Amino acid sequence: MDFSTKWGKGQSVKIFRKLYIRPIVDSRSTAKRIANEHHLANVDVCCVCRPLVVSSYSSDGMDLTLQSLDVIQSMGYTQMTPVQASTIPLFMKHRDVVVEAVTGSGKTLAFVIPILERLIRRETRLQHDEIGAIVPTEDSTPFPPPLLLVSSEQSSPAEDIKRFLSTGAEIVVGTPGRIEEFLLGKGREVVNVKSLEVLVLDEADR
Ligand SMILES: Nc1ncnc2c1ncn2[C@@H]1O[C@H](COP(=O)(O)OP(=O)(O)OP(=O)(O)O)[C@@H](O)[C@H]1O
Repeated sequence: MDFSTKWGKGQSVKIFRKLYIRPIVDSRSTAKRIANEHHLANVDVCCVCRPLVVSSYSSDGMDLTLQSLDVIQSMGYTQMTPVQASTIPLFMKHRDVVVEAVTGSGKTLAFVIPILERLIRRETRLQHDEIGAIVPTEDSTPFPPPLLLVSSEQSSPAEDIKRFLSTGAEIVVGTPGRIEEFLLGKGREVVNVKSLEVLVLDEADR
């Protein structure tokens, strides 16, 4: 498999078996600009693109567990959107990705699915290369991860920390300032930043 996203000049690029994407890159591209401005080495940059072949979530190489596929199916989705097809394989390879795609293109699930997958694998103690060994039973339905919302409308930083200590949290969602305060401010004494596995900066161009 070739997950290369090095763009040619308007040529289609093979990124995933039958999936070819034709880049539409221009010099104003936000994703490219963010990566360049911050000298992000080893980061995959996915700009607006469209696949020539639409893939399903269960395509070869996606490596999603049956539990994840069940969740996606229960939402009624069968085919990945182009941005999901372009980025989920990269996230599954633990790559750092900067992505730009039009509004409503399905970016949220593009990063939520790999996070969900990570949590499910942790619950089932699966390693990346052990995917073939999974045999889900009724008992192995994923445990819903505790989610903590930190926002100035909902709570104070001290309350965030109190809730974190009482309930725990696998996923923390908040505005950048509040997240920074939670991780590096008052929360510093109780939250181990080194244990942070995934950081998503949504709407990073705003
Ligand atoms: N594979 C799919 N098939 C059909 N609909 C989908 C799929 N994935 C996501 N959607 C739906 O498409 C809509 C837009 O998705 P989403 O909000 O993630 O877009 P977005 O790219 O994050 O937009 P924005 O830039 O405005 O945040 C949502 O209603 C979502 O549920």
